[in-house]
Amino acid sequence: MKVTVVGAGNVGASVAEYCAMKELADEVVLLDIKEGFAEGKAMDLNQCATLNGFNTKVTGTTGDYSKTAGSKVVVITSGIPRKPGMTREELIGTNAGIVKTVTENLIKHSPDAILIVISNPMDTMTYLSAKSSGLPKNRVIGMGGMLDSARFRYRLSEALECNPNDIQGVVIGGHGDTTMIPLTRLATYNSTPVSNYLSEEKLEEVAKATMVGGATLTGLLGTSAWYAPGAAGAAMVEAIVRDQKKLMTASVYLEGEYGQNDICVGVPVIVGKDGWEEVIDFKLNDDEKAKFEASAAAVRKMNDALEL
Ligand SMILES: NC(=O)c1ccc[n+]([C@@H]2O[C@H](COP(=O)([O-])OP(=O)(O)OC[C@H]3O[C@@H](n4cnc5c(N)ncnc54)[C@H](O)[C@@H]3O)[C@@H](O)[C@H]2O)c1
Ligand SMILES: O=C(O)C[C@H](O)C(=O)O
Repeated sequence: MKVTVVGAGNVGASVAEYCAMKELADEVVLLDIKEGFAEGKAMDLNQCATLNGFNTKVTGTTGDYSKTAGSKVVVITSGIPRKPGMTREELIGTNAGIVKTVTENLIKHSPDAILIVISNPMDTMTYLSAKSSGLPKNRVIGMGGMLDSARFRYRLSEALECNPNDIQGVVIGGHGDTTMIPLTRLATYNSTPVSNYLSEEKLEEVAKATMVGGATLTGLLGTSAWYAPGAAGAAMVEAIVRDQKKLMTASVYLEGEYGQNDICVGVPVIVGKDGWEEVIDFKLNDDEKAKFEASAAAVRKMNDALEL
């Protein structure tokens, strides 16, 4: 079984590394347009096989899509990342053309694949991929909410001074500095509401830090993050190839769910071998519903800039 990752940069190489380490496929194909870059990353990763004890083979290619043929899952990370001070939305001018071309090339060689879109602005790039691939809606999934939820859980664990794995918490809405919605009301510490332990002010602070999590890292790194994005991408690959039926937040094409139509935006979904299989209704309260509507409106405005 084959998994392809397009874009062998920071995020793509990280997805490939986690996929190999977890042996999620027999072969992981890395494709990039920069001459020799994917081949070099593949060689470096293959030389980890004996050190980390995995049997997945990594193949690198400069733009040869025939090597990606028959992939079960493809992960799209190609495109530019933001620099400090930029928003993700500012990347649309460059990344829309890249994501559209890449999607079309991938589908020619892997018509049965499930697409995971990571390139930013992710919700709009997922919508573009869904439209330009013509694939059934369940086979196009945007990765953002899993990363944002992981950051939310980590920030909560810092505030509670506890193990992050004891925290459950979900972020829905758009994957943008102002559009994501950390669902503080529903977050728990081993099944007990986090509001039992943290003040309103502290919870507000955690939510705000979560929302600008990507911008904070970009400020520190000079480019955007890759370890947690790579791990989140690989977790979605794993849910598909191992048919885990996991509840994950992902940007998917909505037809009435959460009151939205003709848009890809982050909602809780079950992910398994067929892609995203079902949207789960979290029964938002009025305040959360209003935030979700505002978030979807902002994503929709960005989608309007696309030439479909
Ligand atoms: N959705 C998320 O949660 C999330 C998280 C992190 C990064 N991102 C986004 O992922 C994208 C990649 O980030 P990065 O840090 O890996 O950037 P990067 O610059 O390290 O890597 C991007 C790679 O894409 C390649 N590329 C460009 N055009 C291509 C094409 N047409 N075909 C194949 N490859 C092509 C580049 O050569 C480069 O190697 C950015 O848009 C970034 O904003 C999203
Ligand atoms: O912040 C970014 O631009 C990259 C990514 O979307 C992230 O959240 O890390």
